[in-house]
Amino acid sequence: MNHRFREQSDNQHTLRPSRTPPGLSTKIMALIGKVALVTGAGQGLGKGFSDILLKNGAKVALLDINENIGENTRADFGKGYGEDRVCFFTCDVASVEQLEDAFQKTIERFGRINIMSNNAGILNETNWEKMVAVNLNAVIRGTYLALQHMKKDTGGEGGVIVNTASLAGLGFLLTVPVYTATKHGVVGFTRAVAGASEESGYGVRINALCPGLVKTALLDSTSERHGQFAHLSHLSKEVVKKCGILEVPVVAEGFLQLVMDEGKNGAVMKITHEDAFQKTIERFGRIHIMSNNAGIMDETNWEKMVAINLNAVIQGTYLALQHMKKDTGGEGGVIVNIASMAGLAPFLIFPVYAAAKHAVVGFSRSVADASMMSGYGVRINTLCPTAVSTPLLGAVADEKKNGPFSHLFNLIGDTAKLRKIEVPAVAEGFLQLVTDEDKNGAVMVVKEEGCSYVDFPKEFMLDLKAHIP
Ligand SMILES: NC(=O)C1=CN([C@@H]2O[C@H](COP(=O)(O)OP(=O)(O)OC[C@H]3O[C@@H](n4cnc5c(N)ncnc54)[C@H](O)[C@@H]3O)[C@@H](O)[C@H]2O)C=CC1
Ligand SMILES: CCCCC/C=C\C=C\C(=O)C/C=C\C/C=C\CCCC(=O)O
Repeated sequence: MNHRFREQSDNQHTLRPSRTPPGLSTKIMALIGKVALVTGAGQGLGKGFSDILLKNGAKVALLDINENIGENTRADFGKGYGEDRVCFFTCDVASVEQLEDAFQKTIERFGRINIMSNNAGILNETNWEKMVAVNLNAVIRGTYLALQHMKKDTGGEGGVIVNTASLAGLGFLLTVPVYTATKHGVVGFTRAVAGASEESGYGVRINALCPGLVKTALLDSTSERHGQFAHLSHLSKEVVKKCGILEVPVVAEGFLQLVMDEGKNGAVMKITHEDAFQKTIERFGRIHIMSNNAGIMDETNWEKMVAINLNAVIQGTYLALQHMKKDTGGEGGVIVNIASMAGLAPFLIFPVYAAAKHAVVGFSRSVADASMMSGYGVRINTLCPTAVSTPLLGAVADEKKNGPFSHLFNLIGDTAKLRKIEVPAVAEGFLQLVTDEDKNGAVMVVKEEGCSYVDFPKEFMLDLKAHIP
């Protein structure tokens, strides 16, 4: 799946252009031992940002107005990363005293602050004054407090601030004009204060993150919080349909980039996954074939692996269907999802990899039948190769990517001993699944002996048609 991280470069509107040439990354910030403060960290994006910071060696102070979810998240992280690396403080970011107090407690606990994520945000067009207080005023206050603690001219160590804005900070959503205003405010403030920090020699970088819609609690029952333009919510739903919904780990990867890349100051990063489809259509006019092929093998970072190997395949399939299906003007087509032999058989050192690939097989077969019965004119097939000679296999011998069953690696001993096939053999199978118009819901295995179709036992079939009157 092509998730896109794009830096917004709009220098003609920048009053004080950054001295850092856009797109030029010079140094990477090491996170081991660094201290981060994340607001709205109990769930959703804040929890995802905290998780990726902890995974990369930082210590994190979690702030949230909701004591219950904040405490639960702290307990989870404490177990996973060590109790000494994480703490939680109840804090309403809209309260000056509570925010100042949380900074103080973080310093008392960890001795310093190097990374600040002003992330807490709400969606409430009815109580819009409160939304401005949380989404904009608290981001400004959090930035100024962080600058005070980090800036080098008064003895700080320097650092980085990432403000969570939104795609709605660059474009607009008709149902949520004040939310849109707060996020435009965050983008404008971040760009200006980043330039000011640089000119002042503070040694603090400040960036903004603009994700499209993300699967979090913020999107629950939005229509109740749309205020006076609730009657236009069908238009927002159109945007949602067109944009698709991002997963938290994908946005967290973009966040991490803004934290670590020392070349980024005043950067505004958009995260969307519609771009690749849109750009392909702009370039070629249409899409007939979609291959959901991107995948990783990392049992240690298994949430990310599930996000890429499964969730993104589902998202890619749904987006491709939207563009291809005949009932809404598409020309029909074919989707080939790349699973693995590990989607059909147990794979002992990589159980989560196997789970994601099994799920790809189940999803593709189900959606293939659904597409056929809906008259979409789109075939969906699955390709299950055995081990192929590509760099992905390096994970088998990489202890860091082996997860809790790395001790079983001795059973294989040496990846060189694995029987592998070559890429062109897999490509032949792929082409068959694309071109054979009779194949829909097919699952093809590619092994040393060649290509064959899986003949699933009839007793494992759900005869849905028998239940449809
Ligand atoms: N979910 C989405 O589609 C998108 C969200 N965003 C932004 O991402 C940020 C995080 O939102 P999500 O994780 O999606 O929402 P969420 O609702 O899942 O999490 C937000 C967290 O912030 C906490 N919070 C709310 N008010 C607070 C306050 N006054 N003080 C301290 N904590 C408070 C909540 O208790 C919650 O734990 C927000 O700024 C939001 O505007 C941006 C683009 C898309
Ligand atoms: C260029 C167009 C901008 C589109 C904005 C895209 C994403 C914004 C995401 C957010 O920040 C999330 C906030 C609000 C979503 C509001 C409404 C969604 C409507 C969902 C529904 O009513 O079902």
